[in-house]
Amino acid sequence: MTVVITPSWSNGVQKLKVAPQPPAPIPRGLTPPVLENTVHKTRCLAQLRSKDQDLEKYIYLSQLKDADHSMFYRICLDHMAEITPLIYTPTVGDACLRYSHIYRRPEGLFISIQDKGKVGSILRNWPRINDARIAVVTDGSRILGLGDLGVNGMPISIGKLSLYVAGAGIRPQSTVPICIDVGTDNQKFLDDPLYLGLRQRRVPQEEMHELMEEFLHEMSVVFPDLLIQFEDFSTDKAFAFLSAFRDKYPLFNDDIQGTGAVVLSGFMNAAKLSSAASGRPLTDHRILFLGAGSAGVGVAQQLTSYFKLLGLSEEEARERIYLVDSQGLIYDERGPMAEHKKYFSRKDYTGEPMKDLVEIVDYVKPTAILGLSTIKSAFNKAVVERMAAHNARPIIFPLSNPVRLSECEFSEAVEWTNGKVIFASGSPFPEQEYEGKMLYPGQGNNMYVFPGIGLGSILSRASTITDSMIEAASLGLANSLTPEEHADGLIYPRISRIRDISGQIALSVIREAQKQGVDRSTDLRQLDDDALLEHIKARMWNPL
Ligand SMILES: NC(=O)C1=CN([C@@H]2O[C@H](COP(=O)(O)OP(=O)(O)OC[C@H]3O[C@@H](n4cnc5c(N)ncnc54)[C@H](OP(=O)(O)O)[C@@H]3O)[C@@H](O)[C@H]2O)C=CC1
Ligand SMILES: CC(=O)C(=O)O
Ligand SMILES: [Mg+2]
Repeated sequence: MTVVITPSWSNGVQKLKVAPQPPAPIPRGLTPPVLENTVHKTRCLAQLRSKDQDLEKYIYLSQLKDADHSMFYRICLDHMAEITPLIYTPTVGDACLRYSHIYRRPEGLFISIQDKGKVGSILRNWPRINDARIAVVTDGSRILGLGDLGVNGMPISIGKLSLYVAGAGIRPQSTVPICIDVGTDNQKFLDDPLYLGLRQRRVPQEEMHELMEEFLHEMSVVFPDLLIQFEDFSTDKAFAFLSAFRDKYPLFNDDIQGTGAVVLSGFMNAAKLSSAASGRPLTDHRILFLGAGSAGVGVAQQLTSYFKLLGLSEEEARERIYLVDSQGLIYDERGPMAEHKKYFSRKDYTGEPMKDLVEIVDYVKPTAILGLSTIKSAFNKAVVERMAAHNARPIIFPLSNPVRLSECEFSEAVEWTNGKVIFASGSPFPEQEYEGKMLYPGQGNNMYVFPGIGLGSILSRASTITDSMIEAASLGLANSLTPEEHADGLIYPRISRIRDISGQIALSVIREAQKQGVDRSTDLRQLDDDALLEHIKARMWNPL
């Protein structure tokens, strides 16, 4: 057993007692006579699987992580495909919605607007300051596609960090989940007597910005070796904070950049399959996005690299991408629009607003349709059938999370395209048998890349996270498929290989950081690729 933290409370002040690492052996007599690790793993798995509800399984796993984090991560690593949906999307979405009701114990750091002016002193309460290497920070303003969940967004930071540990071997004690509480506009939560956050509406943007400036400055003072991942900030803040702070501190936005990287990678592999079936040149793809928020625009920006890597100009790349938001196709003549939509706004369409997705598909004739809209079933039978009519193998990526907000299900896409679809979704779907052949859905989720981006950035001690480091992560992922995975028609590697994949991505990220001169562990420059990969793997934490 590895009990790391025991919270205790006195006068409303939380005190954390930190147990030594590695944990002292438990004195004889305080555990049953026979508690053997392998058998205990079987016991834990049986307890987990005996629960009917995924949220119950989530709660069980949270408690296991608290009581015996080594066993928790052993189970994660050995059963990645089974456990990931329980500690991450889709179940983490339910855990967030229910957080104030299922809450058992404190985990992570809570910074509130009431701490403005004294954020540094709050950060110094963290019990493992010297170990801290990676923080996932949310303000709960757009959790998955579930909207403003306020402080109930904390499980998303916790879940992402569990994947950093499981997926890339970041030490558990080096992770810092953070939730910034500046209120919530979710009336249901404000009315909920059990709600754990500040009972007030969100503060104005300027006040939030001032808090973020103080928070990030103090973070850099208290945690000088820390990388920050911004997570699930609503789109306006996601873009504003990334551009305001990315040159000052080592940070990246997972929804804009991580999602961009993972989708670029899957798209590169999908486009090859699609072009092989149609005979269409790789440069001839046209990509239609439903959703133009932080994720949609972030992915669209990253996908311009697909075309540029094939030798097209920036303008030629941009021409091949179309965005649709809640008002329909985005084009200049439609009128004023949010800043982040302008780059992809069409200049070549001047007619009446085009809102119907089938009509838009017939107008654009995309080879790929990507959903980041939070609109369940937006890719309905008519839309998918039109995609199949225009393409020998249509690329259909319903990327919204959690699973109940997916733009379409894998089984539907298979049926409506007669098994021709090349598919990736944000949350997992089961494989399908079609005409005697097994078809596998991809999971186009940033979970494939952020652990490796984090590991590479931490090991190289990158002072900033550049666009080319993100692109390198994407190419590292795209090139990580085995011949068997290619033969099975996959566009992403199997998640059970996440440690290998993260190692490869970390290597690509470190090399790019070195090229850009933003690495501070310059000794790694002397290692050749084999030696660097060995160095990366040797640094990965492993459960017992
Ligand atoms: N697979 C992955 O790894 C990831 C998936 N996501 C998912 O992406 C989704 C979107 O996230 P994010 O971009 O931050 O959210 P936003 O809410 O900022 O963006 C949603 C976008 O969808 C548009 N939209 C809403 N309703 C409709 C409609 N009826 N028809 C067409 N478009 C519509 C909105 O239009 P308007 O601008 O007009 O309001 C907006 O552009 C979430 O479900 C999230 O879970 C996010 C990150 C990673
Ligand atoms: C996966 C993720 O980051 C999201 O849905 O927001
Ligand atoms: Mg996210």
